[in-house]
Amino acid sequence: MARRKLIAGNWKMHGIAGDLGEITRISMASETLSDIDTAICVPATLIERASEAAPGFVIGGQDVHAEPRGAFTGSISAAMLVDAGAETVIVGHSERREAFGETDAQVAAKAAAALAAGLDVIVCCGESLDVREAGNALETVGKQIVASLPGEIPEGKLSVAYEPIWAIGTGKVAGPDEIREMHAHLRGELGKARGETFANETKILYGGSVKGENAGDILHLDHVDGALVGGASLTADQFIPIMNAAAR
Ligand SMILES: O=C[C@H](O)COP(=O)(O)O
Repeated sequence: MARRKLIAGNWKMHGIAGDLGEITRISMASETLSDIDTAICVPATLIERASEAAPGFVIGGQDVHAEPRGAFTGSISAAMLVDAGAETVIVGHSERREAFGETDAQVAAKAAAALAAGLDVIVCCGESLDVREAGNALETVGKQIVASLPGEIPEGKLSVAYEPIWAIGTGKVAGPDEIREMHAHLRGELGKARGETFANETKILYGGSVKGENAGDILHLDHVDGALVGGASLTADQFIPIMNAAAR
């Protein structure tokens, strides 16, 4: 089954209004690449202005609270993201799992809230170096992703991002065999948990030091349906070559 590739940028805690020109340029490039989907997940402060700067281009958030409203200082609800112009959101990034202690169940609840508000969702998973070196990566990440999925998932609204923690922002990229093996395993686990149709329609993105120079080698591996890009999504000059590699 042919799945459209998705190249999603994650600006993490980078970007102010003066950087929106990068999104305008990325958006213009995306209009010439009709066979792939593209999105940039910006800090919450930029969602509205990024949406206005790049009409028709998908802007996303980087986290969402599971509750619709309440006394949760500093948090943002799914409806707030939609109100600001977001169409997608990342949940369960390893930086949030590690720094904020987010559990699989909390990630699943966040994903459920986002889907209920009509957002697309990118659910992240990935193993630490210790887990990889102990030979437990497949089992650990397989269990993690299944436990991080919400109950109801409308067709085509959810993607998975496999991001080995040891490859994030380090310049180290998982090898082609490691990526292929993990993505195939995750698709198998999704199939066992949610059925073949769901597994076949769900995009599985790779994340971890993806750049223009290595994107072509990663993006056309079996079961790789796109990328979640951190550092190289911050400028159009670095991000557009990754988009081009996906479209080839
Ligand atoms: O969300 C993106 C990932 O954490 C990858 O980040 P990176 O491309 O800077 O390694």
